Amino acid sequence: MHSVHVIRRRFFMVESLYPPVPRSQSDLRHLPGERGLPVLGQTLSFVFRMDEMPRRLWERYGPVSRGHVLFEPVVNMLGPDANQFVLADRAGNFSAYGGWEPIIGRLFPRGLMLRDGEDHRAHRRIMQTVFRKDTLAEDLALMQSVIRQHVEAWPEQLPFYPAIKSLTLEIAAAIFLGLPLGREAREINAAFVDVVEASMAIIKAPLPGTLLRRGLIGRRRLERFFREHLPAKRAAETPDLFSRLCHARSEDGERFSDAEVVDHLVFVMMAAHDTTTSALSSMAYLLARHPDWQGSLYDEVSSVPAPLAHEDLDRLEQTAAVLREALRLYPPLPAMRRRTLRDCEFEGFHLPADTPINIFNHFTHHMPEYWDEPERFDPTRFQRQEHRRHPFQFIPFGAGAHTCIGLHFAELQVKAVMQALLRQRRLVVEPGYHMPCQVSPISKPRDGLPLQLIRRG
Ligand code: HEM
Repeated sequence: MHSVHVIRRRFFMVESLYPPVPRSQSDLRHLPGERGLPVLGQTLSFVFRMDEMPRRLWERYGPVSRGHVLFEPVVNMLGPDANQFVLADRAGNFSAYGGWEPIIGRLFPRGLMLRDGEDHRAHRRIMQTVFRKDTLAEDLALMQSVIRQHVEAWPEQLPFYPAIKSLTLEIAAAIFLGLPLGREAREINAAFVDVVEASMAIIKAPLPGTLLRRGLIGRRRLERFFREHLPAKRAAETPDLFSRLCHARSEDGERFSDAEVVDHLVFVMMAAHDTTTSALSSMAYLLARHPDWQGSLYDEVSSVPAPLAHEDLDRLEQTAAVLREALRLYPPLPAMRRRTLRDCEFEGFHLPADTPINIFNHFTHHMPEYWDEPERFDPTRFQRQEHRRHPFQFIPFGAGAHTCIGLHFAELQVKAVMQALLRQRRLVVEPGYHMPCQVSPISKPRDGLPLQLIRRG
């Protein structure tokens, strides 16, 4: 007979399996590299110059170098071979939990990305039920009614980023929570902003006035919101993720606890709307800068009936190519983290157990070694299969066991927004405008992206 505790551990792998990650004591002196500034190490470049820092390391030290980021010794691993070694992880050398926990563990505890092994697979299986193709087809109609209301109400001039962020948050709420956000929308949006910004907080103590403190207050606001709706979701089954998490049962009949449901929702809602907001903003910017491409996409989205039907999605090929090029140039998640579970070796470099590892997809997406004129906007490179020179040179959605669970949902949403937007409006930026980009933790325009959305006659 299993005790309840053992059953819960087998299926849900409760918290006790996740002790706090100790600060790494790895000795990395045998690796090339630099510690950086006293105390801070490379933290400032990691937080503020993720677009430049990896290139400098690559030129000075090659694909593997030691460093010191956010008060820990780390190994920075660069290039597609390193991406493959770490993300495909055929030998089971790496922990996602150990990598992400020191950065976002207090803000997104027990989110899917912070789980490993069988525990991760079990939770992922349950979540995947809402990302099946037939479920996504049902989502499309609901999504488009939310999109229509927002796009029609937008003025002809606006900061695009906040407008698209409140749209994607509302879509995520309608689909994953089965709830309208109503009057609470602004507050919930602000709470998510604070939680995400806090993930790159340099001061890791929640002192008054710090980013981390604001983030933790935001997290508590989100928890309160989800907990208020829990009883109703437990009482009735609906097709959304919130309800599915409330009613999912293990083989042994165990359910997720309230805390587990809330932890998953906070993470998925952030992962779903912040990343898609980033992708849609960079895409809108690139289309405004390249009216020829905007014209081609206008023709394409006008050639399929609106509202968009699931079977027409694959016809939007040029829209998909522009999305890919936007994700290449401005990957919403510019870097990923892991931690070595055991000693291992990459290209002759010894990586000791318990070492935090950074890999940089932003860097790989801009490598002239793999891309022709990498800084140039050219969606045709995907038609020429340029992204296939190495299987791990283009990884906006990650790869391996933690590959983004929402990648099809993201594409669906981008196509639906682009169809509604481009059919009604022409996107224009001031002559000579270049979007100032904050690369990490999630790529976004620093100035909110001022756009003109001129109504088509
Ligand atoms: C353009 C949009 C998106 C991008 C670029 C993106 C990017 C990523 C990346 C790079 C990872 C892997 C992180 C790692 O391996 O450490 C990831 C994981 C994840 N994403 Fe996304 N994402 C997007 C949209 C979404 C959406 C729409 C959802 C939800 C509906 C979502 C939910 C998740 C979840 C739950 C994980 C963790 C998966 C796991 O650990 O098994 N993402 N995403």
